[in-house]
Amino acid sequence: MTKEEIQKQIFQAVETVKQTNPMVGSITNTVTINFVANAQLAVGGSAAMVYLPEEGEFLAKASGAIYINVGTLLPIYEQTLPHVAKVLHDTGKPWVLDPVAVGIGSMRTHLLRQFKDYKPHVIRGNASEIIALAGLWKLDGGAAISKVRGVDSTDSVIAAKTAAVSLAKWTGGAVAVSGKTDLITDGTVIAFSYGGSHFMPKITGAGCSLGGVIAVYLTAASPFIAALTGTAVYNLAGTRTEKKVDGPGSFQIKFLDELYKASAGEIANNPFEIEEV
Ligand SMILES: Nc1ncnc2c1ncn2[C@@H]1O[C@H](COP(=O)(O)OP(=O)(O)O)[C@@H](O)[C@H]1O
Ligand SMILES: Cc1ncsc1CCOP(=O)(O)O
Ligand SMILES: [Mg+2]
Repeated sequence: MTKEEIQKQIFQAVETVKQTNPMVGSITNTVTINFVANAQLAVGGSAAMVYLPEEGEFLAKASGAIYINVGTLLPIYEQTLPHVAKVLHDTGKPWVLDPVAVGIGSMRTHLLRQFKDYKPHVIRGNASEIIALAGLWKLDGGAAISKVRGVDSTDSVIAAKTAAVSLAKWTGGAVAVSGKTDLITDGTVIAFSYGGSHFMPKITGAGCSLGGVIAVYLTAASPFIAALTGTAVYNLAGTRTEKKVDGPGSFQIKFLDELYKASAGEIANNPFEIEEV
């Protein structure tokens, strides 16, 4: 695919979402659940959050795509997450996995290990999470010992390149590694997406909401295009917001405004580079 073809598909994904208001269900952490829903609404999606197995199954069937984020686990998730992931896999419904804080606790490890066979269409995380998940799934580029610091990364995005490529090859989908420069791959090509703001790691939920927004675009595009489109709108909105605020509090609010205002043409033109794997 040429750069122009990719830009055309990004444009189309953004336009389709703005016109169709696709419903996307989420099972996500209690810290940032409200910000995830607001970001999904700002780009043109419709948000619905649940905790229970039966409700997750309902949303998996009724939504265009699903977002699963393991940030704050509750006992019920031991039933909900494998059940919903199986429904998604069996029905071929696209979904995004955010392996937040992989490495903390046996339940998180057990659940994330199970997801290997359910092959999420997009895996989104910071560099340390991507390296740790590849390690958990025993794929190239993974590390046996997680360097995730709570929910934060201690690795550079480029250090996660091999892990991202091997995860994408395993799932047949795409992987988005976030950081100062974001890396998105489908296992055959790698895109580097530029922009964002130094305030983004200073607010909670930038990564989680990016995952939720990628799920919105996944209703209208391939995993690679959806991951690149979500990342591009985040980088564009982040850059624009930084110019208008003087701290993380106002950044969080104004960032939603910039997500809302970004047009399909502006998102497709946000700077990115492509290289072959
Ligand atoms: N130093 C930075 N400069 C610019 N943008 C950043 C920076 N760090 C993270 N971002 C952006 O913040 C968003 C969330 O990424 P990140 O903070 O890595 O996720 P997480 O919250 O899961 O750790 C992404 O859109 C990413 O591009
Ligand atoms: C702080 C925190 N603790 C558990 S989940 C969570 C939110 C993490 O959000 P993000 O990865 O988007 O910064
Ligand atoms: Mg995160």
